[in-house]
Amino acid sequence: MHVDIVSIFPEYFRPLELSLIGKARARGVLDVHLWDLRDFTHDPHRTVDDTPYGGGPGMVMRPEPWGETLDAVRAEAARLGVDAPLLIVPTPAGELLTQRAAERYAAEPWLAFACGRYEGIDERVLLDARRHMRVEEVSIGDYVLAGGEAATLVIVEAVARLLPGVVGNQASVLDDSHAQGLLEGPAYTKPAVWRGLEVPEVLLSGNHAAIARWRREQAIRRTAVRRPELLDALPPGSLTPHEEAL
Ligand SMILES: CN1CCC[C@H](Cn2ccc3ccc(-c4n[nH]c(N)c4C#N)cc32)C1
Repeated sequence: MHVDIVSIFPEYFRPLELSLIGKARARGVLDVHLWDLRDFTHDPHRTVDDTPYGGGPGMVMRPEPWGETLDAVRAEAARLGVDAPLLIVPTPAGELLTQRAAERYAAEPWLAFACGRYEGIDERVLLDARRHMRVEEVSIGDYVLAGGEAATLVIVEAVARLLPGVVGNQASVLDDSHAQGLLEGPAYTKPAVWRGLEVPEVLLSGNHAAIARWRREQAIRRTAVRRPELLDALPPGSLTPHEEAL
């Protein structure tokens, strides 16, 4: 997978050189290209923002640098044989990111991210981009960040870990929270007793069927308490009558 990230803070993405994503890049599973929006300005101050039409607080990102940068991104994709990269635009006004969306993005050969700052990007940038690319406005949660970079890091990580060979144990990806529509339950490791706290006995029993049953029940109970709406969203018949009663 090829990922293009446009930002005025390319150094924000140094974390993508670390850990599992850094290893995936080193192995060629993932290719990340950072684009500095200021490289596509033409004034001495490399200006990327201006005052909002209609007044109001803050500044809005100018359309011209964005248009030129996204043209360059698209040209690079075309040169490498990708006719329509998916442009993901993090915004608090976007559709909420879900594991299903991350799985859909993981199937794309090419993703581009537009990281806004200030009060956001001139709307015409997205309108123009939709003429040439698929564009999705995505939010990572109902809180306000200072820009799109942190959200892009979150989305890239959620997607990259789904790529084959990125996470050592692919089975753990399948059992993730949300992968099965449930929150994951508690996890334990040695020692069996720590500060007087014991590991649940079933986990030490070696009875794999009982362990699997216990883990699923823990996941259902935790989901029912913390995110009951996820249980309501499960496909009919997902829970046995016993599990429904938990
Ligand atoms: C006061 N203003 C309100 C509009 C947004 C301004 C900051 N900003 C500029 C670009 C930008 C991109 C994403 C996000 C963001 N915030 N929360 C999320 N879940 C996001 C996501 N994805 C925030 C952003 C601050």
